[in-house]
Amino acid sequence: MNSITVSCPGKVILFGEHSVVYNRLAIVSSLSRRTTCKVSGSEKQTSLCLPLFEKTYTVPTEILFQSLNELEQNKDYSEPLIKVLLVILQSVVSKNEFTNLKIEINSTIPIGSGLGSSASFCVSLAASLLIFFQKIDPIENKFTHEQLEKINTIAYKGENIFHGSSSGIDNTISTFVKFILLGYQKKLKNKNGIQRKTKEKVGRVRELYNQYQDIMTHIFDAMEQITVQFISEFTTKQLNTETSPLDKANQLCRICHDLLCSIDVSHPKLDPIVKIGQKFGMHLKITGAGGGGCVYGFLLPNVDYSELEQELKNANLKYFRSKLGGEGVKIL
Ligand SMILES: Nc1ncnc2c1ncn2[C@@H]1O[C@H](COP(=O)(O)OP(=O)(O)OP(=O)(O)O)[C@@H](O)[C@H]1O
Ligand SMILES: C[C@@](O)(CCO)CC(=O)[O-]
Repeated sequence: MNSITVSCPGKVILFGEHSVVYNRLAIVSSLSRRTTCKVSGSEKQTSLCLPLFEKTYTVPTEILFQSLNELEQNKDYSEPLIKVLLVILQSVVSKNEFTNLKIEINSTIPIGSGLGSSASFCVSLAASLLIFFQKIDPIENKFTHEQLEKINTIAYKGENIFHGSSSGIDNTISTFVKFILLGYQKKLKNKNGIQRKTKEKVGRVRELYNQYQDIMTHIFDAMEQITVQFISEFTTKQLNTETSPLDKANQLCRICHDLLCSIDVSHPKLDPIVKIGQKFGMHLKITGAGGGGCVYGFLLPNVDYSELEQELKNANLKYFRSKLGGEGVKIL
C-alpha cells in the first residue's frame, strides 16, 4: 500500500464531564471539526510531521520498538507524542513486519481545548496504521463494527498516555459516532504518571471527592440529572410546554456550568466569556476537563447573535460555530 488517509472528529461533552468518571451518565457529541492522518511508506527513517506545531520528529526503528520504560530514559524521545506513537504502533505491528513510514497529522480542532484533539490524534493514527499494515481490511472504505472496536481499543491506549487516565469517552466518540452517545463509562486504569492538564483536573476532582464524598456524590447526581433532563427534553413529545427544548438546554448549561465551578474546574479567564454570553441570553458552559479550554452554548433559532459575536471579537476572544454529530472515523 502506498498511502492511506483517514479522518475523525473532535467531540463536545454536552453534559456529564467529570461525573462520568464516577459512573454517572454523560452526553457527548462529535463535532464537524476533524483530524486527518496520512500514512505513507518511506525510504528513510520514520517521521511524524505535525504541521500545526511546525514540527517533524524523526524516530529510528530501534526507538519505535523500545518499551516505555526504556524510552523514559531517553530525553530526546520522551515527549508524550512519541510515547503515544510507540504505544499505538506497537499495538498494530511487530518489529519484523515494520517498514519505515511518513506520518502526517493535521487538524481543524483547537488543540488542548477540551474538544478531544488528543483522542482524535490517537484514533486517526490507530486507524491509518491498522489499514496500512493490513491488520484490518475495510470493504469499500467502510469499517465493520469489529474493526471500529479494534481502532478504539488501540486509540484508548494512546489517550491514556495523553491523559494519564481516561474514561474513554473521547476516543469512543471520535471512532464510532454519527450523532450522540449516551452514558458511557469505562473503568479508570493505567496511570502512566504523565502530567497533563486533563489529568491534573481529574486528579483535583478526585481529591475533592476523597475529602467531601457526601457532597460530591450529590453534585455528581445533580450533573447526571441534568443529562437525563436534557435527553428527555429531546426525546419526549412536548405537551403544552411554553419553553422549547433548546431554551431548556440553555438553562441546563447555566446550572451545569455552576456545578462545574463548584468543583473547581473553571478558570478566571472563562468568566468574562460567560458574562458576555449571559448579556445576550446565552448560557455558556465549560466542556471537557476545564481549567481553561472552551465553553459552549446553544444557538437558539431566530436569534441574531451578531452583537454577541462582535463583543467576543472586541474582547479578542476566539469562537466558532459548529454542527453537532459529524461522522466517526472514515477513510478519505
Ligand atoms: N493535530 C495535532 N498535532 C499535534 N499534536 C496534537 C494534535 N492533536 C492533539 N495533539 C496532542 O494532544 C495534546 C492535547 O491533549 P489534551 O488532552 O490536553 O487536550 P484535548 O484533547 O484537546 O482536550 P480534552 O482531552 O480535554 O478534550 C497536545 O498537547 C498535543 O500533544
Ligand atoms: C474530564 C473528563 O470527564 C472528560 C475529558 O474530556 C475525563 C474523562 O472522562 O476521561
